[in-house]
Formats: sequence, structure tokens, C-alpha cells
Amino acid sequence: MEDFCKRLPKIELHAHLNGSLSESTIQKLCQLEGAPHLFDNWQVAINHGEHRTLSECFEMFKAVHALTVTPEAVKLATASVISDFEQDGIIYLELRSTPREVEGRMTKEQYVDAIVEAILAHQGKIVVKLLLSVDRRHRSDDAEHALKIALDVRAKHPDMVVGLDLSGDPTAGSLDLFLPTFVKARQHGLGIVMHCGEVSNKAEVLEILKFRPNRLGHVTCLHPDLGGCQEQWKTLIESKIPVEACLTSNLRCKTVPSYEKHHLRHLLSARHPVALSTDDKGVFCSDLSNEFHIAAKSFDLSEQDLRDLSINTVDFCLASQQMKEQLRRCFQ
Ligand SMILES: CNc1ncnc2c1ncn2[C@@H]1O[C@H](COP(=O)(O)O)[C@@H](O)[C@H]1O
Ligand SMILES: [Zn+2]
Repeated sequence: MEDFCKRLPKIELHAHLNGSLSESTIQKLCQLEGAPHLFDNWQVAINHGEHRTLSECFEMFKAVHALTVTPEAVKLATASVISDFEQDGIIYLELRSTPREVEGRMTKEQYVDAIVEAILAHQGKIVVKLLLSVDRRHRSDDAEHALKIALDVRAKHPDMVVGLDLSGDPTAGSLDLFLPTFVKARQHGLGIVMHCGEVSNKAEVLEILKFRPNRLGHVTCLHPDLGGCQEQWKTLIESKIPVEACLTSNLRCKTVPSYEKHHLRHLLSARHPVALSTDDKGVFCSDLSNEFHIAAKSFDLSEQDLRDLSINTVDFCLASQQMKEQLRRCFQ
């Protein structure tokens, strides 16, 4: 089964750039920055492993963000992440990242340009699209800025940026601050993906479901067994909005008690559209093949079930119809 999961062509729709860096990429970035001690910081943070809480997970990103501080580093990081996904059998990747500036070294525009350059320079077969993230800890101006950058990049490279994401510490910020930007993004034809219900927050979950993003990330605390309630769960299931299910991420952040009790079980039994996703394969040390394998073991899925799961994910991509047809042909 492990080998089958590796060989199965897969689609990754929920991957944060700075959360997806492998140990060897982190090492290269430390060399580039001339700062070997930053590798020690990263190792200390990653070795915290199993015992992390959600807020400690967010500490991990600081260790990585200390390394992707120049356009050159961002380009190297992006190129490595794309190659890693390709080697894991990913045929289509929607990579997301939060435009970040580092005083005196990189503007947000340069940050995003570096990602775009790395995507354009990649020689392999994997198709890569970009989503720009809005961090809940930031201000509404930052969200507007992310939208502007997304539209500017789209003007230069029409098919590259496919949407806007809402992410960041789920205990910070408020949806209302950013909703006007997401409304505008939708009017401009961008796709919308939102992290939803990583912590219990009924009012916000219902507001997000009402807004109807193209896809939802996590939806962890909606089911009554996981801190939610019937109303949230029923509204989700009736919405039929595809869910990016991140098994290991949720387990490692301790928002679900075990794989077996993960809400993916309920999503599968309700035949809800789902896309297995890694979230942060570097931080949580699990690639997409491994996530498929875990799903198979935890929910008794057959090879055919996994094949169907993977193929059905094509429908939830934010790419053009033409690209979706191309992906379906890949599976055939
Ligand atoms: C664990 N679950 C999660 N929930 C919410 N946001 C998350 C996340 N995992 C990652 N991020 C978001 O992605 C950023 C890192 O990648 P980029 O610098 O954007 O490439 C984090 O700082 C956080 O804002
Ligand atoms: Zn995420």
C-alpha cells in the first residue's frame, strides 16, 4: 500500500511554502544566509515534534521565516519545494504563501516575484499554480496589498495566480477585517480558499460557510465530536464545499486526538468532497503519499478508494477547465 500511495498520481491543494521546506533545503538556506546557528534553532523547534500545541506550531514558522529573507532564498526554497512535491508523485500543485517583506532586503513584491520566477524556471512535468495568503494576524491593509500583488502578477502571467487564501493563527484576527478584500478578489475572478474551524468558533465558521469559498481548509472543530455542533456540521455537509483534509497537521497540532477520530471519517461517510493535503510537509514531517497511506490504514480504504479520492480532487482545482481535462487524461 505504501508503494501504491507513492506511485499514485496526486494533486496537492493545500501547501504553505514556508511550512513545506525539507531538512536539506533548510540546510541550504542556512548556508546561503551564512548562519549555521539558525539550523540549530530549526532543529530544536522540529524536534518538539509530537508534543506541539497549535500555538507552538506557529513558532516553527518563525524559525523558517528567519531563513527566507531574500529573493534568492525564496527562489531556492520554492524550487526545492516544487521538486520535492514532484518526486512524491504530485502532478498538480497549488502552492500558497503570504507576501512578506524584510526591511532593507526584500519587498513583498520581490518576495512574490521570486516565487513566480522559481515556478517559471521549473523544468519538470508538475503543474504549479500560486495562491497568495492573507495572514489573520495582519491588518486589512495587508490583505488589500496581497490582492493588489495577486492582480499585478496575474496581469503579467495570466494563469499563475489562481486565488487568495485566509490563513494564520486561527485564534488571532477576525474574518470581518478581511472579508471586504475577499469579496473584491472574487469579483476579480480569483478563487477563494479559507482555513475554517481550526479552533472552535461557531459564529465565524457559519459566516465562512455563508460566504462560500471555493474550498475550505481543515474544518476541524465543526463536528459535534470535535468541539463543534450539529448546526455547523449539517451546514458544511449541505454546502458541498470541498474540504482540504490535513490528517497529520491536525494530529500534530493536537486539534484531533487520533487519526481514527479525525473528522475525515465523517466526511467520507457523508460522501463530502475532500482533498487529502499536507498543509506543512516540512513542519509536520509527512508527505502526501504518507497522508494517503495514513488515510488507507485509518479508514480502511482500498487502492480503488484512494484512486477515486485522487482523481476526484481534479474537480476542486482552481485551474482552467482545459487544465482539468489535461489532469484527468494524466490519470487515465
Ligand atoms: C497548521 N495550520 C495552519 N493554520 C493556519 N495557517 C497556517 C497553518 N500552517 C501554515 N499556516 C500559515 O502559513 C505560513 C507559513 O507559510 P508562508 O510564509 O505563508 O509561505 C504561517 O506563518 C501561517 O500564516
Ligand atoms: Zn494551512
